[in-house]
Amino acid sequence: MFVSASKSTVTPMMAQFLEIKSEYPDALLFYRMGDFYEMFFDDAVHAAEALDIALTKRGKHNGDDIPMCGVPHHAAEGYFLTLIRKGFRVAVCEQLESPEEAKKRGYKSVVKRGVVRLVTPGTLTEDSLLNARHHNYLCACSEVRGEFALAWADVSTGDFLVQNCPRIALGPLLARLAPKEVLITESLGQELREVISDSGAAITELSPASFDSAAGTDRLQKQFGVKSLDGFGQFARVELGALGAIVDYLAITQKGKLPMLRPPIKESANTAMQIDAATRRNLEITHNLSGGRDSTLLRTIDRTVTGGGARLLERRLTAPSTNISTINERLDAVGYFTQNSSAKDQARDALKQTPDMDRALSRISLDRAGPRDLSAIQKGLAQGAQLATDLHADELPQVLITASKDLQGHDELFNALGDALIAEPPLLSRDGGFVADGYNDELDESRKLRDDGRKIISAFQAEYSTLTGINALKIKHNNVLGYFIETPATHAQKMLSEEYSDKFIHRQTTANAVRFTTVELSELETKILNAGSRALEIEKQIFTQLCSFILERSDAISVAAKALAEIDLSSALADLANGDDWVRPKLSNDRTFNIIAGRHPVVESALRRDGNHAFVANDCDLSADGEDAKPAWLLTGPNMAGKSTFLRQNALIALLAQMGSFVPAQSAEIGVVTQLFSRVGASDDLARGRSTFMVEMVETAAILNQANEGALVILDEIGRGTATYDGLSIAWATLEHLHDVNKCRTLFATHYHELTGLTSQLSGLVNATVTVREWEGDIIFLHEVKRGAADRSYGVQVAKLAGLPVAVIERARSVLEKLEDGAASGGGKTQTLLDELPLFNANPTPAQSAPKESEIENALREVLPDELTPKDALALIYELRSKLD
Ligand SMILES: Nc1ncnc2c1ncn2[C@@H]1O[C@H](COP(=O)(O)OP(=O)(O)OP(=O)(O)O)[C@@H](O)[C@H]1O
Repeated sequence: MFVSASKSTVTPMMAQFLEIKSEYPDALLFYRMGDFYEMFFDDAVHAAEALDIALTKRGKHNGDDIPMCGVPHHAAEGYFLTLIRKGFRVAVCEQLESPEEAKKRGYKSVVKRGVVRLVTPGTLTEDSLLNARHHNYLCACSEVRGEFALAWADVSTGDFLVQNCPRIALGPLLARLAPKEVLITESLGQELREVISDSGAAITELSPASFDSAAGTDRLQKQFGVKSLDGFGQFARVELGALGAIVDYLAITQKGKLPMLRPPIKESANTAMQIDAATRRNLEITHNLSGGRDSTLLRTIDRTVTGGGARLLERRLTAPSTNISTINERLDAVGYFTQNSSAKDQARDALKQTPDMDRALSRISLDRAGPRDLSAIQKGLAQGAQLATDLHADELPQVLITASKDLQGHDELFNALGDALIAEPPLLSRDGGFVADGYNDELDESRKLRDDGRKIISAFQAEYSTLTGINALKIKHNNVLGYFIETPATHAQKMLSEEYSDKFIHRQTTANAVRFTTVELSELETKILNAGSRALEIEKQIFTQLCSFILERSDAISVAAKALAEIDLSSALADLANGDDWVRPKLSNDRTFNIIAGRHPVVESALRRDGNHAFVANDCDLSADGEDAKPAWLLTGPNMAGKSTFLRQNALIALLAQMGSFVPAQSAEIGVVTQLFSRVGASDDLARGRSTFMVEMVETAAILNQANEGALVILDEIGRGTATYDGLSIAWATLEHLHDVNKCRTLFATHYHELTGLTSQLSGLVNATVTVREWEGDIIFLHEVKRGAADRSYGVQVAKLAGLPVAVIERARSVLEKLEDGAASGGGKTQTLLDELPLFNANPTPAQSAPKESEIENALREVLPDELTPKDALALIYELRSKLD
């Protein structure tokens, strides 16, 4: 219930609050009052609940209590974070003058206030509000006559990109970026709400004017201080609209203080492997199925030691390249470090000490920096220069040559910062104390005066005493005169004589003393009094100068930060490859896919961590070119045998290879995969009101409609969400379509054993199975993938392992036997089965549940040990042994 400011009962302060609030109806207004931010009315009610703080009252409005709550301003950042996470936006309203200044304007004047910043999920820059290892993207989506573009920026690092993409590719792109906030017009918002919400982003609607391409061009030209954008590339109208909306929104939220953005980069849609949202979810690349980050591919392979390196890894892993030379250049860098372990360890040790220059730079550009940000730039550049000198090998790969070049030539900047700053500066510039001694004479003098004021006064006293020969001369201080020289009245005549009157200026005579001042004493006094604030002022000036000095060189600093990230990532991937025995993949432009002894990185590391059995490596050859090629594998095998693991490991190996990493295999030859699809017999999507089966079919449709010859498709138990025959038919038809029409490399796991017969009709299809061994009614998983079809599902045995009651297991066995008999004799009608199977018996007879004796046990039972000769015994052992084979 927000009320207008025009009511007569409104106090001047409340009138001011309501006026400002009316401009920010969608945000919680943090209204600064002294050391607190106060919230009123509905804002207070919502904030108190979200922050779990006390809700109180302050005065009345139109006869009603005004709800109020508040947070101390120094702790505000933590509260911002909680509110942002809970989906709020915050308008930060500061006092723009001091209460004294307000009073000068009139007794009743209210301190001037204004909103200095809107805190939104996509525009955060504070370290405490951001995760150093992940990007924080703000996106804008625009549309011009059916053409779409998505622009994205990370305000905390300055990255700024745009991609022109068809409507259908928006979802996958959003899934890749996982933005925190998406800007959109109201009308487009209606159409895209679902796909945006799927990415987990908050939606912010802006007016169409924000997306106007001509206005966007203007804004971009202003932002980058250029007369034409041609130098950055050729942008379509729809792209300019999206880029312009981001700049406009930043101006709105940062109140005109534009953050540093790098010139926009146009990304083409086909430079990265296309991976849609469902595939990302299913392969658990950056998030697991429950939305967390544990047990994901990213978490498992991340050995980077800097924030920049971790963000680069995330960028590469979410958008693996399709360009062989790019991939090979990256692999060369990883390869260099795998072969030069000491260079790798040295680089990683150095990188551990390197601060996050990207984020420091962004705060400097927004005037939100502290001395530590300046120091971060200094240390980052100095460390970088050292790292570049250490990487001096003659045969450095191109990526590292470029990185090392980008890290050199910053001496002027880091020396200047090094001279100016103390080694461990404080967080805030407010209290000073970060500029090094000896950097600025006036600052040194001010500090000396401030700190040594008393010493200097006593030196003056000694000097005057010697000069006048009056031992009793003292320098004292009171509030009326400030510092003054006092001699006993007995010396009045001498002090007032012509000899001294030029120097000692008479101020006061009392009953016992005469008081004087000198020009130098009053100057010193002013200096002492002002020294503290002067020292602060000089430090602030120096801070501002250093910030401008840095910003003038921001391009070079960003390039250096990227170089550090590149070295971090290459050496981290090399560390992983050396430690976990990964190999360099061979990439080609054909449709090869030949993995020898591949492993699933996440499952393998979990097995190792838990001290379980070793991971069983498996081959996979889906190579699609050539006459005998078998690009499609139909995988059957018992539950729990490792089908899903095998399917996913091959997708992950392709993904890792194309992001420029070594892979968990003995060897891997991969023809570039342009699209990756992975689906598992679906789970419910209740939030969207779709049934299990519906989700499964929507996702399968997406694959069949989109997959081309460059795709790698992984389908796990498609069709399981409906009645057996419907499911089987759909799986059947899907497999045929993939084989005949999509013609892509395919791994298809199923429990429908009927499908194994398809190999006689589909020349590119081969049967494969994950082996198990049956041992006395139990099942042993071997996890080996071999050519051939599984004979059965062993579902009942797996159910036994899961601890289903013995009675249920036995009953299931007898139903299964009848079903199988029925199927074999072409019958299997339910009614016949019902007739043949007596009703479920909760207490099966012991005979039913007792395990059958094996042939060996039977033979042993017949043996009478006392009557055996040694020769017979030996013969018996041979006989029993032969029964095992
Ligand atoms: N190659 C392997 N080496 C060692 N252990 C493995 C291997 N593959 C799978 N496993 C183990 O077996 C478990 C089950 O594997 P997975 O889920 O892939 O089986 P599945 O055949 O897909 O089962 P279901 O048909 O029931 O979905 C895994 O969690 C893992 O612990």
